[in-house]
This record gives sequence, structure tokens and C-alpha cells, in this order.
Amino acid sequence: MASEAAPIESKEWTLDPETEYRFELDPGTSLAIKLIRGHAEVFGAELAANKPYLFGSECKAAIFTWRGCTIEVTGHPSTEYVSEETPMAAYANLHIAFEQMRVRALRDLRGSPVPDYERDKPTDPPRVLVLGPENSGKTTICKLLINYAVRAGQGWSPLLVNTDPAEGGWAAPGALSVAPVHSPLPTSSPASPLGAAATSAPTALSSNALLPLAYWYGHAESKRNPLLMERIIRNIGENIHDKYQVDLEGRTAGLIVDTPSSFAAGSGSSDDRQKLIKACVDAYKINVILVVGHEKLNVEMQRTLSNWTISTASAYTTISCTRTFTGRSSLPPAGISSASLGGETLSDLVLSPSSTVINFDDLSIFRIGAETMAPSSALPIGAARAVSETQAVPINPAMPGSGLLNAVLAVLAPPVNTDESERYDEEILDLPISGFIIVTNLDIPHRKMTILSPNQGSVVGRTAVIGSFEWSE
Ligand SMILES: Nc1ncnc2c1ncn2[C@@H]1O[C@H](COP(=O)(O)OP(=O)(O)OP(=O)(O)O)[C@@H](O)[C@H]1O
Repeated sequence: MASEAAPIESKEWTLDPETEYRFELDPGTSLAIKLIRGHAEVFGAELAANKPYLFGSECKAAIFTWRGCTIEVTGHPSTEYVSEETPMAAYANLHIAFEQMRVRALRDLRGSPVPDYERDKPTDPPRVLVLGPENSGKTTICKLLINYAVRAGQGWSPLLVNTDPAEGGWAAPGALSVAPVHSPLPTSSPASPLGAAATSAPTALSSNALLPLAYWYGHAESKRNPLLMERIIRNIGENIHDKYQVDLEGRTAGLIVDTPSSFAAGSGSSDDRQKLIKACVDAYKINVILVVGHEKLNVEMQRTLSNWTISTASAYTTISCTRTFTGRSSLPPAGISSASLGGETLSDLVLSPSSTVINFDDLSIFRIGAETMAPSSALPIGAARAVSETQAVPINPAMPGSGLLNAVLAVLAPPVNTDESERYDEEILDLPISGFIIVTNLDIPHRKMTILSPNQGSVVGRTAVIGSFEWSE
């Protein structure tokens, strides 16, 4: 029998007010952090005292304290140090400004008296678009501002919109999503930067309160199919609009939109980039653009979108993070038997995907656009595409080279309206995701395929869409 690993020694760190303990983890290692004295937070989510929090999967994060604290760290991070230079004071100021906007919006909605000094101030809640280069800390700022809003004690549930398909928000990479956030979002692993949600986590979790609405884009890069990206951005916007029509108070909490780094710069066409930024501005009625660490983009935004408040936040330069499909749970360092990972008890985090064999005809599978798609600007003048970017092309699993083996597919929700006369050609683009499957085996002679799914529900009769993500163990 293998002997248990010897407990790893713990180290105490005493942090002065407004400083942070930063760490980075190597692959396969984990770290447990316990708050011993004082108050501390990780990207805006408060740590409870005397409870070990587990970090894994090459996580890179910081424990910040406003008033000083002592933490106990168990594990061997590849880098650890205390930084006195943090952008937190600037972020807190932003939060205060947004909080005032929310209060004014709610006061206006309820018809409450307005103090004289506030009479000329706008009454729109903050609808913030966060732009910036790769690893500049965009997702972190979104999370922090959302966490401060939900902690304000006013009952706000701001919407967090994720338009970064490489990240996938609460769904799998390739998805764009939105969810109202009711409680602080945890940090534990770069594989699930926003924590788990009902659609991606085991059923026992408290984070199941988070119910995102997600659409399938299917690729990591926005330049692959900007037209489809734009359509999904607008679809999410329409859903938000519909929600706000029936939830007038909910609207006053505002929203925060995380974007991919390709919106700030990149190898794609700058026209497409500008179009996608404008699609976000229109679809989410953005009134604040927050540019993270990108002076040139800040100036460009001021020029093109002169009516908005543009703020620049200082960037945190980072190493790149590996992201995985499911965000497997990390094992705690030796000596730590119970800990919380991303706000959840470790024992609740065992995923149990189910494998099923289905007939080829049980599922209708499509690809949106052609498999390889040159941008429209690269086509010869006058040339038309054989397959348009938003055309749903059926895939026959019996055809060799279908690309289905090991592919990640999004299973779409059935159309709400089943009236045949209401159907339209591109309807498939407007259906949200209801789950994911991976094709693990194709048996062409018997016209059967094996699928692996995190959900137990049947997919028979459903529509699934392939993208460019492949599953690998
Ligand atoms: N103050 C900090 N101390 C330590 N790590 C940090 C700090 N701020 C952010 N990070 C880490 O840096 C990494 C990159 O940050 P983040 O994901 O927010 O950047 P991003 O701009 O959204 O990245 P991408 O371009 O991939 O979308 C994350 O792992 C995050 O946890």
C-alpha cells in the first residue's frame, strides 16, 4: 500500500494594509490558503476565516487586504511575493462610481427625491465594456467589479456577459454567454475563471444558482467568423433587452462585458474588430468603456466613440494559462484534508460524464459556414463564397473525414416556437446551447456513434453544431 505523502509545511504571511500576496502555480501543483487574522479577498470575493481555499491548474492569483491580515499558505508555488503596488485603489474608485450610477438609476425608477447636487447627473446604470490586450487582466477586472457590486448589500445582481470564445465563460470554450450574478464569483483555477455554473458543474453545488444563457460560436478566435460572432453578440443583447422589459429593478444593477484580446488588437482585420466592438456597444447599450493597459486603443476609442466615458486601468502583465474543457478538480497539498475549491467542497466536485451509443439518425449535426473560411476581405474581387459564413451545413457522420471523431459539439435547445410557418433558414444560429457532447467513437458500418456528455439527458431528436474544438484527454 502506498504510504501517505508527508504533510507540507505551512508558512504564515502577514500582509500590511493595501498589499497583496501573489502566487503562480506550476502544472500539477496546488496551494491551500487560510485566512488566520483580519480580512482578505481574492479578486473581490472575501475569504472566510480559518477555511482552507484551494487553488490549482496553474492558477495565478493574488490575496489582497484593505486593512491588513495574516494568511497561512500550504504548498509550493513556483513564484510567491507580496506586492505593495496594486491597482486596487483605482478599481475601488471605479466601483464607487458605478455604485453611484446604480443608485441614481434605482432612484429614478422609483421616483425617489433627487438631491440638488445630483439633478443634472445621468440616470443610466453602468453598462461597461472592458477592452485590453491578452492577459492584461480583463476577466479579473470584470470579476472584481461584479463581486464588489454583489457585496454592496443592495441586492444588485449585475449581468456578466462573456464575449471571449477562447474562455467560454461558464460554458465550454467556444461559447459566448451571459448570467445574472447573485453572489461573489470565486477564483481557483484558470480553467474556470468565473467558477462553475449549473450547466457545467455537478448537481450538488451551491454555484448552481448561476444559470447562464450561452450561444455556440465554436471557435477560439473571433477572426474565424466575425459575422457569426456579431450575430451572437446581438442575440445575447436581445435576450438582455427582453429580460430588462420584465425586470425593471434588475436593469439598474447594470452589466459588465468581458471581451477577447482580439478586440483590442490582433492579426484580424481592423474593420472586423471595430465592427465587433460597435456590435457590443449597440447590443448592450454600453455607456462606459474601460480600456485595460492599452494607451493606443484608449485614444482610438476616444476618437471613434466620443460619447462614452473611457477609463484606463493599469495592466497586470501575466503568463498565459492553460485552460481545459471541464476544469478538473485539483488535489489538495499533502496534509490538507478538507478545503474549498472555487467556493465548493472538494468531495462535491467529482464529475461523472456519461457515455452513450446513439444512431447516426438520432442527432442532426451541422457546421456553421465552411470548415476553412478565408475572411471576406481576402476573397478575389467579385468572388462569392460557395458557403456563406452563417449557413448551416449538414454533416453526414457516415462520410469519412466528417471531422466528428473527438469533436466537441454543442447541443442546441429546441426552438421555442414549433409552428412550422415560423421557421426560418438561419434559425439554428439563434438557438441557445442546452448541453455539450464529445463524439468518442464512430461505427460507420452500423451507423452508430458513442458520445460522452456531462449531462444525463437524451439527445435523440436534437440538433448539434460542431466547431473547431477537439477533445483530448
Ligand atoms: N493582481 C494579480 N496578481 C496575480 N495574478 C493576477 C493579478 N491580476 C490578474 N492575475 C492573473 O493573471 C491572469 C490573466 O488575467 P485575466 O485572465 O484577467 O486576463 P485577460 O486579459 O482576461 O486574459 P485573456 O487575454 O486571456 O482574456 C489570470 O490568471 C489572473 O488570475
